[in-house]
Amino acid sequence: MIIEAETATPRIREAIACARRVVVKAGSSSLTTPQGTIDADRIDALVDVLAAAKNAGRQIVFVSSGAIAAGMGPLGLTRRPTDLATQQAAASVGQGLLVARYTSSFARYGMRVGQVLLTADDLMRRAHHRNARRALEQLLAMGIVPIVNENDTVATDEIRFGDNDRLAALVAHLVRADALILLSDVDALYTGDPRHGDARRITDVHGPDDLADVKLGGSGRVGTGGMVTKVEAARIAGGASVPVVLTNAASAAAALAGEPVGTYFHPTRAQRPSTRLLWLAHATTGQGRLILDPGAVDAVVRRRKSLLPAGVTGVEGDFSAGDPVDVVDGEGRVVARGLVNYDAGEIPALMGRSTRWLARELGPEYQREIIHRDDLVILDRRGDEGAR
Ligand SMILES: Nc1ncnc2c1ncn2[C@@H]1O[C@H](COP(=O)(O)OP(=O)(O)O)[C@@H](O)[C@H]1O
Ligand SMILES: N[C@@H](CCC(=O)OP(=O)(O)O)C(=O)O
Repeated sequence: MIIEAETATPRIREAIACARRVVVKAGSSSLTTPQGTIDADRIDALVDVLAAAKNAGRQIVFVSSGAIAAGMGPLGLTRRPTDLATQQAAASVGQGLLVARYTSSFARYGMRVGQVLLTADDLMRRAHHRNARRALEQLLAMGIVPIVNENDTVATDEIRFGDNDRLAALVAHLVRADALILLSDVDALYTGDPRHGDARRITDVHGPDDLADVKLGGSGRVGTGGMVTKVEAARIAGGASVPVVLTNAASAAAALAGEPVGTYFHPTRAQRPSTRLLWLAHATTGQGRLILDPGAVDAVVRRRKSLLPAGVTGVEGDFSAGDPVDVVDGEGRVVARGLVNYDAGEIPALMGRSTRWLARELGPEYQREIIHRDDLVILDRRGDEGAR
């Protein structure tokens, strides 16, 4: 980690300056007023920057939060709703207003926008994310600026991103972006929440260990997730070899030019991981848990074997075949996540049995593994996808 020093010589960030395809994400606080209306001036200022980047030959995917915040004023709400139904209603009203505003703001430059609303499910299921990628690629090929948000009006509490930071990181991976710019109301990551006392700007982050002593606080009045979800997003993107800059909207042009503003999260991996495993690790939540004996943990985690019924000692949750489930050790630590081949109700009868015994007693269809190795992602202590 590098903390701002007055003597340091600032250098242009080549990877950002040369990035051709860039995902830019702006938080609610950068786009709306505290009264719960759209901040037209700030939107125009940001669109000025994005349009200039596009005119310079770059492709921009814009992930815009603010639907819920922009719906507050029109619905007479004085604070961000906390219940799902009112959030859905506010998002429904606010999203339409936001996109109308982007449409007219980009029209000043003769540019068109296309609304793309994604659910976590769209990013979780393989066929769906291929579909989302195709739509985004086609919009970019046609010179249209995709305006992406979570589809809050149909999102449920169980399966929802809630913040757009992780969504933006997954979209960056989805479209194979060269860079991700996260714009917030704070100009950088600091050693602690700058609203509370003395904190210093962090200019560079090289990996999760750099952040061990950083205090990540909660969000502002209209945002969600605070710094925690931004750092998480940077970790996901970095693990997918996408460099990230975190700064405020006023510094968007400088950030896109590669100037040393905000905080630069260096990619932690040179190559992109398989899309399937990245999604399994970061875009899914386990719908249940399988508890393993120590031999099975070793086979799955160290020897990268499929999970067989013989090593399973317990099952929790109500899931169906094909769902993502967490794989935990005897102490309850999540060591992997995978797509399970059986319904939860079938597993107790299989636990502890050899596949040969199961095939003989129950039929050949019971010879299959509980989770095939190709459908398993190993998670390390920090919840990172392990190297495979
Ligand atoms: N270590 C930190 N460094 C910078 N900002 C922090 C830190 N911890 C907490 N914050 C707070 O996080 C807020 C940004 O999060 P959030 O309100 O969710 O933004 P957005 O709406 O842009 O997504 C900032 O206003 C800042 O006060
Ligand atoms: N999808 C939601 C995003 C929620 C939110 O507040 O996100 P953010 O401001 O990025 O922390 C919306 O448009 O209101």
